[in-house]
Amino acid sequence: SSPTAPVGSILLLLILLSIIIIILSSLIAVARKDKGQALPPGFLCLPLVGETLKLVAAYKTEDPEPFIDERVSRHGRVFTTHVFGERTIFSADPEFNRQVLTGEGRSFECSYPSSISTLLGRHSLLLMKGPLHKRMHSLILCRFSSPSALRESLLPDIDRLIRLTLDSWVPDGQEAITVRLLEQAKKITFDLTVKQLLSFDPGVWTESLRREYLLVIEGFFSIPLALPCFLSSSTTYGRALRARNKVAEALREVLRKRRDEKQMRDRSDDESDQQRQKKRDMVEELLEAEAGGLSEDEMVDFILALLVAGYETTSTIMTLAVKFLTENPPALALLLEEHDSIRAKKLHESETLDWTDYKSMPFTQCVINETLRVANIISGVFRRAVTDVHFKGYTIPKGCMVFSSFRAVHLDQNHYEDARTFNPWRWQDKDVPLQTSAGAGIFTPFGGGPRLCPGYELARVEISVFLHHLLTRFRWEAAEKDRLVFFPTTRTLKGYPINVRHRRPVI
Ligand code: HEM
Repeated sequence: SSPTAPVGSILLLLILLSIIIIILSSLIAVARKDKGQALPPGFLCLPLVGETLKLVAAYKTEDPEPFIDERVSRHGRVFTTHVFGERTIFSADPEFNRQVLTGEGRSFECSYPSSISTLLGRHSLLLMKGPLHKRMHSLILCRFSSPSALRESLLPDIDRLIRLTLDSWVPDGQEAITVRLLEQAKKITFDLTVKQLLSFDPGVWTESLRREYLLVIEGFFSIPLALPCFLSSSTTYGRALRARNKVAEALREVLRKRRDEKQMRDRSDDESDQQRQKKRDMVEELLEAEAGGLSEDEMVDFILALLVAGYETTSTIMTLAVKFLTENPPALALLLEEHDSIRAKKLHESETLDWTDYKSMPFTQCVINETLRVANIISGVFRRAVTDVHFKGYTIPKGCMVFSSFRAVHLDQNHYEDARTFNPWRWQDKDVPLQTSAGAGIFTPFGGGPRLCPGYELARVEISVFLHHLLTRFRWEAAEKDRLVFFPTTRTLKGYPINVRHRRPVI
């Protein structure tokens, strides 16, 4: 045998020994740090990898629940694990989740991986803190989830833009076509958000902005390597950073142009200004806030993150609602009845939906709740403890990462009967606190506390209007088998391709 073989084995042994020593010393360090503080029970394992690989493997399947079920039955609903390079307290407990959400800013702070925070920008609402966060959060809440804003300015555009996309689906003379529903839903939600924020209708500009956005979003789940410029375009993160800069520049240009227009208007004392006040978009609101000290960088980050926040979330729920309905014919039939009766009251096909119509869709709300419950794209939120936090005899030390899992609570048999089955009827005759931080905290698809999703009602309206036009105009069936996965986000692998055909001729 070769004389280098024993040398190789000794080297390998030495490397293995060093790894074991590093791991042991880290474990001892962790144990020392925790001495005197009773952490929730759980798994203290390899500090580098921890349970990340197991978690990722579970969430890449259609049924990730056993990962959590096993740990909950072994350790209880609040347990310690080690994921994504850090010791993390995992909570499947509604009471603890509520404590985390409502303790924002006092005992907990939101925390995102550096790839996400760099790409969103440090002034985005998701990373803002303190009084500025409070002010900007209520600005969005007021613009996007108040009944008056939705009724008067948002709903008509939502109705029009959703029709515009659906109109392009089955061209004249063609019986049926195949569309990837997730892709179409994403186009719809992006166009809607651009309209709501910047007042632009869909066109070449919005489409090229969307292409850059896709690159930014891909970068969220990549490794943020700082490479030299000439190498950076070869990595997902580098491409995302470049796309982010392009989007920021495009938004900066819009802001400058609108600022100039505003100044001209202010000088000319235009009579129609009152009219314009009624139809103010987000840019106009921000330009007002600029006078109060908001910088251009803050405005750019703010708009950039808003475009991300409502895009993937709403389009995924639209797609999954259709998937679950397709797999549940009785629910589909009941929903169709609800929407046909709304359409029957209209004089012609092109008549838009109004607020009264939206308010007469009770079963639609059941379908949306149930879709959010069984497959929300936001399966939970990461937070960092900013003080020592006590819960049921345990101490979560300052600085420790916490993951409040909404999904684990939503799929817990103790809170919902037959919890793992899609059953929209379970919501009938239930007075669900829709913004959901209230109550027992067992239904929190939009989070809660100071960071409650400010687009929660806008999202519901968009999904309802989309379902209305899809159901009343088309018939469809799944074009191929598609699989749901939950990592890195909740989605179907193929974007849910469906064969669609007109239900009746459009008048
Ligand atoms: C079905 C659709 C949606 C779901 C499930 C959803 C869910 C959520 C959740 C769970 C949070 C809380 C995150 C946290 O606590 O860290 C959140 C925050 C947020 N959402 Fe939504 N969202 C949806 C649609 C929208 C829409 C349409 C908008 C557009 C305005 C929006 C804008 C935001 C913003 C700006 C935040 C950050 C709030 C803050 O940090 O103060 N979301 N969303």
